[in-house]
Amino acid sequence: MNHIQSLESPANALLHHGSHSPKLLVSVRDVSEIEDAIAGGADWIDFKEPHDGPLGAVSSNQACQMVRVVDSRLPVSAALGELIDWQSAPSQQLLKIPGIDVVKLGLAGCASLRNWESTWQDLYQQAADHGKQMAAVAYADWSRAEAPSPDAVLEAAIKTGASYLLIDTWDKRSRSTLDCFNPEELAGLVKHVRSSEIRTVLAGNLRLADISSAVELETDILAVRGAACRGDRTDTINYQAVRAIKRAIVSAR
Ligand SMILES: O=C[C@H](O)COP(=O)(O)O
Repeated sequence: MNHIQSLESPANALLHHGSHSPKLLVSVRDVSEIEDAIAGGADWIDFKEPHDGPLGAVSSNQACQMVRVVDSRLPVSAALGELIDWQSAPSQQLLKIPGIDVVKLGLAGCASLRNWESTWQDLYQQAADHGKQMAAVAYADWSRAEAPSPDAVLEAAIKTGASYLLIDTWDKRSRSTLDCFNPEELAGLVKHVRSSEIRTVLAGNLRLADISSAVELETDILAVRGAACRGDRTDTINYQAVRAIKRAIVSAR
């Protein structure tokens, strides 16, 4: 276990209860969506602007308000965008906001960059300096995203000591993560992550009908945005949609 994982944090406390049922993370874009997500059964709140790509960041003003509304009831993570944009990204401000426990940054466009690993490690250090845990992001459609392969991201996550590995889709228009892998391949990846003492977060266009297959993979967290909305992922979070997903998780145990 790395030093960041060993810290007592709301995120760690949530996952230390010995249950095999994955926790439900719901991505919200502003304060107006938080109560619906929590009332529907979210175990974890994620800050993300769905209009700005798969890992679009909310503004720091929004994030401060959102942290106040969550008010330590649940662990909080925040999307910070993509590593290739990091040097000039306004989302750097989110690292300074107390109440955000975990941050995640995508690696789209990094496959051909020689130094992505060292830049990513610098970011990891910055996050750790601000008391945040880091989620490495493996894109299920990595070739389309021109991102490093999930195996390469996992290797970097192990070396760096990342606390979580999020498996997500870069292209939100079509395939789910479950469509991007063959089932054995995905199960093998999840097993490898788990054996590396990194927590797994499974996301990527997961629909209600995907939940029972997703639960079988025994990840720590299932993460959704689109399936928790009234319409598509840019629409608003809907309490009933969140509740249906939560029920599907519980009944799939
Ligand atoms: O962190 C996970 C994402 O918010 C999942 O978004 P999605 O369900 O729209 O693919």
